[in-house]
Amino acid sequence: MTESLHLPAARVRAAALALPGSKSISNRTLLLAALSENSCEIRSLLKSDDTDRMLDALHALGIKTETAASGSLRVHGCGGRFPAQKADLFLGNAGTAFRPLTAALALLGGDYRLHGVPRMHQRPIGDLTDALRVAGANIDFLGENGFPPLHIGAFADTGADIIPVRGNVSSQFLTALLMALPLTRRARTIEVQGELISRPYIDITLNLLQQFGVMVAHDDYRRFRIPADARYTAPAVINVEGDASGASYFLAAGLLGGAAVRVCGVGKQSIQGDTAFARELEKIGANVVWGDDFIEVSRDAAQPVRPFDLDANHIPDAAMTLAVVALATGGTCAIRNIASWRVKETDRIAAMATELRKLGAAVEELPDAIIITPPPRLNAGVAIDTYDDHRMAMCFSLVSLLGVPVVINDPDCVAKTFPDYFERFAALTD
Ligand SMILES: O=C(O)C1=C[C@@H](OP(=O)(O)O)[C@@H](O)[C@H](O)C1
Ligand SMILES: C=C(OP(=O)(O)O)C(=O)O
Repeated sequence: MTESLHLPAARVRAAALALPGSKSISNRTLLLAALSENSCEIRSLLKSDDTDRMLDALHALGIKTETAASGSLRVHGCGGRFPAQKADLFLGNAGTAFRPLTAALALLGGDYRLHGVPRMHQRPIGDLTDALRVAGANIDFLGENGFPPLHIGAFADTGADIIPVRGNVSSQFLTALLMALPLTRRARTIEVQGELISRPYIDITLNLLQQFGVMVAHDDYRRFRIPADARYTAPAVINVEGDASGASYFLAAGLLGGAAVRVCGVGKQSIQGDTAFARELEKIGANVVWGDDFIEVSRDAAQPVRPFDLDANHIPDAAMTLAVVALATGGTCAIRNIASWRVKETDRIAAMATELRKLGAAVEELPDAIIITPPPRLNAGVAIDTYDDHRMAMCFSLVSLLGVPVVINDPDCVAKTFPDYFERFAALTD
């Protein structure tokens, strides 16, 4: 275990890098492939803690997989019925494993215990379990009401046609219902109550459902119609796009570091909302080139990085990168409509404010926003705490491109979604 990583002040050398697979697409694909009637070859799957938790869970549920010499993974689907009726599943801090597996297992029924790391037990899930109970799920909280760990028992279909779900805490609850309700084989309507946050993640879900043969129509993201007798049929081969959230650190390096950076594996055809991060960089001074399978960012030396005031609800993960980019703008920057930051790997608004202040920034913390004014000169050699949050570690690495060295404590936390992040970052700089 590395306790801390010292990053010297550095500049970027022009570079192209191949991104690891998208976490969001990898974990959705793994679950849908496991639930399919047939088998499927998954290429460019992310290998990280979050995907390992999903894979371990699927194996414990009786799903068989094989790794091919090419590195791709073949998943043998179970036709919508997991072989194991009883299992104890440790899901780490992977929201994209915990929420969809809770929904799928609750609607299939069995005897399952789902738990995670202590932080996962502080991340809410009550809006999802409320919705699942309307359909007939039997779920008991084993700790605090509305939070993991939980126990899932037999499913007793209530026949409810309408399943209401709140969408203002996490879009993953709606994603989980969209992936799991087809397993009950009935036509149903999911009705989103109130605001729906992080909406582009729903587009990823709908896209993958379609690739696995289930078409879900919706009325402007309010009502989603699950067809009767839906069955998942996997494509023979599915290719996972590069991770657009992981790309944000390198694209920001292209803006800040003095040379063009190209990320390969995502481009203008991407289904990931976090590619919109590149458009935000463009608004504040970046030159962006969009290819079918790459995005490249650079900045003219004479072009300053402009301050911004952004509603970042559509890019909650990549917006953390903008909080560090704010230090290069010389003006006050606001990132708004990000209340969900408070219930992720850590309270990201509080953590971000604390660490930016260590660097000398003036930071105002609001319940759902962060306002950042950079200092005239950044404090050098500051040790950044990362709160077991991969994104805290990755975005603060960018401070080393702003003319000062920085120390990243517990850099290994990047294993959640990007295990070799710091090797890749080092390869990019002089
Ligand atoms: O569905 C997904 O793959 C995700 C949805 C987002 O969560 P919220 O919907 O909780 O904002 C995002 O932050 C997370 O990293 C991945
Ligand atoms: C919020 C995140 O993860 P999770 O999928 O666990 O919600 C994230 O990766 O930034």
